Amino acid sequence: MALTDKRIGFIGAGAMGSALINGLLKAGLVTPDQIYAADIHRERLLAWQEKMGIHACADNGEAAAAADILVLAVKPQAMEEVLEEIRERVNGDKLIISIAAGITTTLIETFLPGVPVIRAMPNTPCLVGAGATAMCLGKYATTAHETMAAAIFGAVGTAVTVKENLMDAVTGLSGSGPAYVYIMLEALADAGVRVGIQRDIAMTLAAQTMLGAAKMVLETGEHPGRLKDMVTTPGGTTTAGIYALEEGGLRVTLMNAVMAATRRAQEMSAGQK
Ligand SMILES: NC(=O)C1=CN([C@@H]2O[C@H](COP(=O)(O)OP(=O)(O)OC[C@H]3O[C@@H](n4cnc5c(N)ncnc54)[C@H](O)[C@@H]3O)[C@@H](O)[C@H]2O)C=CC1
Ligand SMILES: O=C(O)[C@@H]1CCC=N1
Repeated sequence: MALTDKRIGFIGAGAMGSALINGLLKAGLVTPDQIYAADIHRERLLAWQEKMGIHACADNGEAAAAADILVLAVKPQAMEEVLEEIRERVNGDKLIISIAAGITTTLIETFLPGVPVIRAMPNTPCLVGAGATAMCLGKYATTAHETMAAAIFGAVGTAVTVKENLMDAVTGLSGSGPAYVYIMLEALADAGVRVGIQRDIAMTLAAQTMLGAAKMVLETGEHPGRLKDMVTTPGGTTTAGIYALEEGGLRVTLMNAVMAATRRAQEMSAGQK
């Protein structure tokens, strides 16, 4: 979907806000002059304006007033203050997209009555066009709004729509997920070094192996268990490695990580800071 006539505002241009801005520009979905960003970290914002040609807004209200689509990308703890600041500048003609973990559409609608809201959970690989985003619709969001949000997140990766009661779960899985993968990657590279491979080569091989394995699942549609069996020669090396992984409880450790992050998102949704 073309967003050529839309102005996209960002409140918060930190790790995730800037990953989205950069990803959208790289994808060519919008041009820099369509982006209106506000951030209390003024110096960094001005440096962005200089480097990329986006509009650096003087405050959040200016970004809210300028934007047709306003992405809220501040920490959950700052959200109520930001909503209070922008409430007079937002009406039902705008689309609000919040990416904050644990902030419900109902909370946003309480501050912005009657305004279309989409709650999304992207992840940092949006920066390189390989993000995974799940989103849900607030009470006043229509399928036209969903199409706009899907165009934004689809331009920087894969986007799916889920029911809001699954948003904390997707936060625990794909929102936080890149961090789990980086830890696995770092460990694999360390292991490569441990068995005598130069670090840069070990990192390249480990990262490409992860990318390739993930692509195999996405592109062949095969069950990962079957793809694992294809790697595993009877009495060979892989089965020795897998035995060690199972002894170390890798599967249950990963499941515990997703469950712990989901519980934390649930606590945040329930208002615990
Ligand atoms: N980092 C990640 O992987 C993901 C983060 N998120 C969500 O994105 C949101 C932002 O997270 P990060 O980018 O990681 O945090 P961050 O701390 O890197 O960025 C937040 C930005 O908001 C700015 N800011 C703080 N208070 C502000 C205010 N009152 N008005 C305007 N700007 C303000 C900060 O200066 C900072 O640049 C959070 O709600 C988080 O739950 C969602 C998906 C993934
Ligand atoms: O750690 C966090 O709370 C955010 C939400 C998902 C990824 N980062």
